[in-house]
Amino acid sequence: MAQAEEKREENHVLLVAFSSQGHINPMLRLGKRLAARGIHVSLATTEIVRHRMLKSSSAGAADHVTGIELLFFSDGLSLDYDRKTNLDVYMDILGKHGPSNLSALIKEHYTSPKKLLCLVTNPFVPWVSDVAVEYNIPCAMLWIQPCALYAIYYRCFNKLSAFPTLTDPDMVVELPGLPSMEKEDLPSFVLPNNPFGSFPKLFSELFQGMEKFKWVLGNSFYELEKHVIDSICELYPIRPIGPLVPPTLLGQDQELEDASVDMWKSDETCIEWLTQQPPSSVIYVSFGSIVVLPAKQMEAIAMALKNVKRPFLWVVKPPEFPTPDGAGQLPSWFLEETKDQGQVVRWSPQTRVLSHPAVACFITHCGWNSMLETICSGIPLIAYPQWTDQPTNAKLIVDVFKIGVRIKKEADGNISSEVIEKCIEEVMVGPAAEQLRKNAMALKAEAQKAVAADGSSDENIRLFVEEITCDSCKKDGLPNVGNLSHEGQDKVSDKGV
Ligand SMILES: O=c1ccn([C@@H]2O[C@H](COP(=O)(O)OP(=O)(O)O)[C@@H](O)[C@H]2O)c(=O)[nH]1
Ligand SMILES: O=C(/C=C/c1ccccc1)O[C@@H]1O[C@H](CO)[C@@H](O)[C@H](O)[C@H]1O
Repeated sequence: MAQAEEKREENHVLLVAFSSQGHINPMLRLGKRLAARGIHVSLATTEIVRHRMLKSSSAGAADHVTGIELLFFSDGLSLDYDRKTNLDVYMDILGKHGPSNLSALIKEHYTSPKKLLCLVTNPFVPWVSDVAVEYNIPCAMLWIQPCALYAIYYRCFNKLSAFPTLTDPDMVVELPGLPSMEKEDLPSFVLPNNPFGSFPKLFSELFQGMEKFKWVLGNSFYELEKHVIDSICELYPIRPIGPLVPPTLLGQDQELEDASVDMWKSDETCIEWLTQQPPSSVIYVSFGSIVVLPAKQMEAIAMALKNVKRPFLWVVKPPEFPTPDGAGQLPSWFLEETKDQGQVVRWSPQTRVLSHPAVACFITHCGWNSMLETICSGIPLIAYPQWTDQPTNAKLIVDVFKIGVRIKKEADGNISSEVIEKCIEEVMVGPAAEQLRKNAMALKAEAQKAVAADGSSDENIRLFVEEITCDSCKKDGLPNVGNLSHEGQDKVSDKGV
């Protein structure tokens, strides 16, 4: 036991993630890249994750993911509490109980916590940096959305730029390194009508106290977001180290195992079905793990899929708790009327679906993990964003990455099936569609280059490992330098911001 503990503390990094699959998996993949450079890695998250992992698989334990040890602490709520519907209460209780429960976990598992090289946290659990201070351990943040979102929030919550207000809700926002943004392009948490008070509070504290983080790493790559990454480098730099997606999507060794957790059991039969479809023919539709679409919007999508008469694969994840009037459910006529045209599953093996040659395009809510997986698969997107970062991600897809189109809402906030049908034709037929596919393939190649040996992301990981393991850096404290793998940020390291 004493020997195991000694090993755990030697060259060890502890990752701490919020409980959602889209937050844990990029952290685990970062862990895998650190482990490949000789670092011992554990990941701590809340008990609800262990519960979901055990429910989704036949395995009797949830203690390791490809060499990364998993540790769990309580968020202060019972396992059957509906966290999604009571978001503000959840974030509040997590913020109150998380720090002491994580601190107790560290005490229990590490005899000398001070020896930990670093704690790495993500944005929804920013209080991890206070636990790091308690134990005198350096702290890094893995930013799990586009670097654009990091720059927007940094400027908004430090009041460096003007954003919409109740008196001027329609103002256009102009920020360095980004296109002009209207209110429908901005993250929902910065808008005056955002109903979730916990997030502006959390982000204000986070972005006004960034000095607690010695490093900010980003799940993105320099070549994808260079203008906005350069634009923030003199304020508080972010070092892109992604895309943190399965190795198979990055053209890496097919034998390399992915580091990820599955909170829902995926239906593998859709892969057999895809294999029977013509190349580049299938419309893949999914809105991720959290979004539940109102019945009217489900109806519009169903009608559009039926009318375009193309094969489709639609993920309809049953809501975990009861929803109002048919939200998240298929219209009653749909399965019968499209039975020879497509498949509906409750949860798909998404990364295998996106890289399948039969898939032509993806109608998506624009969660950042889904977007990165699509970029790495080289296919175009149809954006239907809902909340948080998704509207801005949609703006990036259309106006910056130029790999897709966006479903425009009607004045009453609904969508029409005709508009969806038009979007499908736009990404599948004609010269504009061909250009989108070309752009998507070019970004896929850039993503592979970034993570390959000596690529921009690989170099940033190397630098991070060098800095967390370097004794004199630990003692003297590190300057917060940006991405040193390209010229734009060299001046930052000279100044030692
Ligand atoms: O049927 C599905 C739908 C989604 N995902 C995975 O769930 C994650 C969703 O993360 P994202 O950030 O896109 O959205 P969120 O679900 O967090 O809103 C991605 O890694 C997807 O590959 C999946 O495996 N199967
Ligand atoms: O994964 C989430 C979690 C949101 C959540 C769930 C329950 C209670 C509070 C919050 O959000 C997704 O994260 C992705 C990465 O940050 C992001 O790109 C997606 O848009 C979010 O849906």
